[in-house]
Amino acid sequence: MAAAMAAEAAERHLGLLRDEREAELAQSRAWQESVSLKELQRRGVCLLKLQVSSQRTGLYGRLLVTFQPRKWDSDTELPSNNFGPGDIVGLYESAGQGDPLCTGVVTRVTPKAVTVALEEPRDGELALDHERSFRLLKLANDVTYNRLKRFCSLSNGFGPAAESSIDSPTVSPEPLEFFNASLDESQREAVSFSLAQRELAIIHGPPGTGKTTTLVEIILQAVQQGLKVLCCAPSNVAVDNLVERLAGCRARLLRLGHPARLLQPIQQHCLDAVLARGDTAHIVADIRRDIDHAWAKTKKAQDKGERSHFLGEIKTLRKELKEREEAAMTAALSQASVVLATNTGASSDGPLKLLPETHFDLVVIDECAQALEASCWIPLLQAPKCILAGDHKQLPPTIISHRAAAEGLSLSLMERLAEHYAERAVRMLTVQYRMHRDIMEWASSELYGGRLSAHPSVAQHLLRDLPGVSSTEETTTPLLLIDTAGCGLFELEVEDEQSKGNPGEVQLVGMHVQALVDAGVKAKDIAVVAPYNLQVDMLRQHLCHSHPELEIKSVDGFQGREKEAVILSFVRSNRKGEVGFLAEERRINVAVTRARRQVAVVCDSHTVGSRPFLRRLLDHLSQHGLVRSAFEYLDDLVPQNYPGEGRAQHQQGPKAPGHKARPAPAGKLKATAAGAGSQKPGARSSPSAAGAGRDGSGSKERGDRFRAMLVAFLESSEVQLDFPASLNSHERMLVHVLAEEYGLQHLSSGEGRDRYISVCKRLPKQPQLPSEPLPEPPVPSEPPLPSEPLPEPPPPLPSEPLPEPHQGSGKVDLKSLHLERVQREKSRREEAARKVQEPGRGSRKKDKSEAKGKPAIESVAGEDFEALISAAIEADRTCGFPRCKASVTTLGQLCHHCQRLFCFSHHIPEVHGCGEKAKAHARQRISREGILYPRSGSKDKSLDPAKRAHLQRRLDKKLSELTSQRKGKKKDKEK
Ligand SMILES: Nc1ncnc2c1ncn2[C@@H]1O[C@H](COP(=O)(O)OP(=O)(O)OP(=O)(O)O)[C@@H](O)[C@H]1O
Ligand SMILES: [Zn+2]
Ligand SMILES: [Zn+2]
Repeated sequence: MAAAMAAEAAERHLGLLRDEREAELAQSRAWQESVSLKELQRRGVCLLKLQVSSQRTGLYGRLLVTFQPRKWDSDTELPSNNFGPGDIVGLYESAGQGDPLCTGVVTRVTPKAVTVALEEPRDGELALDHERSFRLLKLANDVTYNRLKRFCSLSNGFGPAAESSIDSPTVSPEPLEFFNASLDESQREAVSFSLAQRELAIIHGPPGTGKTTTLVEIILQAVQQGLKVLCCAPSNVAVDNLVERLAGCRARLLRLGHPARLLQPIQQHCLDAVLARGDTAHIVADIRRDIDHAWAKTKKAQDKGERSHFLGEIKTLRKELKEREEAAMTAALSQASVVLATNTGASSDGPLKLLPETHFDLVVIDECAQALEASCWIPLLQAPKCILAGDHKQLPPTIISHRAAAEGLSLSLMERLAEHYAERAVRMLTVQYRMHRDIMEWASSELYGGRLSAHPSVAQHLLRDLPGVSSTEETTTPLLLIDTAGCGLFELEVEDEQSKGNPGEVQLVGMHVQALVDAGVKAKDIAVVAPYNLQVDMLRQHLCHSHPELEIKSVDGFQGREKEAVILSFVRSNRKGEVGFLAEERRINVAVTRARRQVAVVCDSHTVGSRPFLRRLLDHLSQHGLVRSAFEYLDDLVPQNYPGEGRAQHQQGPKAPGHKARPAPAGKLKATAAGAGSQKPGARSSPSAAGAGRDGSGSKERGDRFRAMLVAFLESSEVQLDFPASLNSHERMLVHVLAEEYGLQHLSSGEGRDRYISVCKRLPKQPQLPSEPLPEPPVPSEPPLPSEPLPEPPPPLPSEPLPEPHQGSGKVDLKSLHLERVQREKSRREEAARKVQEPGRGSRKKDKSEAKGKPAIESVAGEDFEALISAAIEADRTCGFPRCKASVTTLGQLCHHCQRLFCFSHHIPEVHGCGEKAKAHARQRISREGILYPRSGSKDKSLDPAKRAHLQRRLDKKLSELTSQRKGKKKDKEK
């Protein structure tokens, strides 16, 4: 019965694996077909123009070939890439197409060279001479797939630790003597329990609770009991981590496979290193040398006969080599008390085939919650007892195929068993050694049943306690929320769920990083983490130069790590309240729990708070931490983007033409939180602010009070209202939000504790406006230009196509206001028309023919002209992105490539058409982390720079045509 079920499970898994495999293959095929080799190299999966720098014979008689960039003088480095030990690669001739010459496994990567163990180079056929040029391409990992597949079809008898014996430990738990005396109670319990269990124990280790510390103790105890332990984890990094932690102890270790880290303490335990120290090492080395000589001779061989003689010799030598090596390996394996490998590396078609089936007594799998279930079966089959460790409340294994994920391929063995057996097999570690209590509390109550506690050594630690860090508002709070709600810092509109970005949040993150660094926090102690790869790319682009040591990663890429300060950018900000990736609770858990002393969350509480789970996180942040509105940062942001202009430029264009011209430097109001009396900004004695509680209950009252103050101010003749510096952060945020609601300008001035908010009425900034407003011309339904006289064309515009972004906000007058309105009407119509006609450039021609019947040039030109003029004026104050109407007067971003101003949604070069230029600047942002962002290099569909330039030229031409035309008209009129 059980066996049948397991067989069924294996069958099902096999199907899912096939799906996953196909998705993976399709992905790499798609890359190869749609993407140029250069682009593949840029993405780190291809290395072009390599030459052989050396070759020798390695383990199993395999040919180890080292490649370096062609034309290397000893200093040429490889382009940044994602190649790592264990990767399967294809070797191609540079000129060649189609199938690879052969495949192989990467054994070593240095900045200057990559070494590959070539698989079965067809004897003699592969002439790897130094003159030829090659390329290497990462292939989907066939070996792993084939191993899993074979395993699945073999393992139909497998049931994880038969149920009956789960809760009947054989060994009565004797009091243990612990190697590590400082284990906490929950760790000791986990160790004793795991050793006592007969078949299965699960150690649930929430973030920072010393899961690895506990496993190390278990392994050492097991070794002391004389057990043979196989120790696995899904990734090379996780295996290396265990090797590193065990290396200091006395147990005999043996690391199989290709370690990801090339550190000495790890290398010395590798099979190769162990063999090199062994007795047969000399003999083996001799044989290898002989093989290499024979190879050299085959190359020089004169005729076929001589050649085949040497090839035969090589064959014999290889056979001998193999026998000697296997004998040495068997010895090394059986002498080791702990063998470590990745799950798939523990496959019985690898070195472990040399051991008898009953060799191991215990299998330990770390990071089990991140392993595919099927990959766990490989080591699990090798011993009668297993201990699984991990945290299924963090992210599960990455699955590319959605169907496979949906059908349970992403459900880990750990999660399944932990839920099934619960207390009968699971022990949870409950003391965490990482986070400040306030950071931990949220995760504990949301995901760990409120069972976590913070060890006293970390419970209260703050950034300001780090050496060299001064006490500021930023360094004394463990929790900070920078809320962009109401600030209009929306996410970029891209279809793709993988790549969402939010430029406004990029800026805010940058400012918070700067604040921390200014306070003395080292950049290397800060991580910036975002759930979306596009945002990660944008953050890197923005921050890498100024803070090279800052780590910027996706949430998924930061799992298992920690930093003193972590800044999270949640990205999502939209009217629909869509949160995408953020809905995965485990992702948010991982994100938040990376932080030791502070977690700062930059997000739009409006969008993000639409999910109860996220809402509760925001509530926790505001109840226990510091809350700021992004408005508090935004006024710092503007001057930086308006070279040569200061804060005086914050005004919007005139809204009401009837307004008095002068921004009278008249009365400044001082407000107190109580709304009465006048107080210096900077005074910290306002009783109401001091008394304001943290709870939300008072916030509505306060809101109402601020609202009343603002209304009174609006009705008064005052132009400025200062709020006292004594407002707390929440109150400051309220003021910002309310001021924005009332269309008032609001900015903070002063430093640190003396920072206060001033609110001003927005005034037309041009003192030279006509003092009598012109009667507003009615909005014509069919713009009558050019028959309707314009008193004067806006002087510099027509001759000068599009004004420089940051000159001339002074060119605005009433007429342009009118034109603007007309233009808005028109562009609405045009956009509607364009939507119908898109795609196709030919549509413009059609326009013209349709326009037939109207007084030819006049109407067309007129329409165009008005639109163009207005566009030119608008361009000054609205985003430079076609069709975007967002104002850039207060929140513009200057693109350094095209020198135009854009709104937050469009200032990214890739978005508005400067992608190529920006790319040239940003080669270095391709990560070396082995994570490939499948979409980071994708084409920007929205705008093609060439097309844009073309349109620009047309616009220029039209403008000058029309200018001369109008000049003519005007003269006619004047006659
Ligand atoms: N009993 C203990 N006493 C003091 N410090 C401890 C104890 N147990 C663990 N730590 C510390 O907590 C930190 C995390 O330990 P460890 O690496 O074992 O945790 P982990 O749970 O494996 O981490 P991760 O969350 O990355 O999986 C380490 O700095 C370790 O020194
Ligand atoms: Zn640009
Ligand atoms: Zn825009």
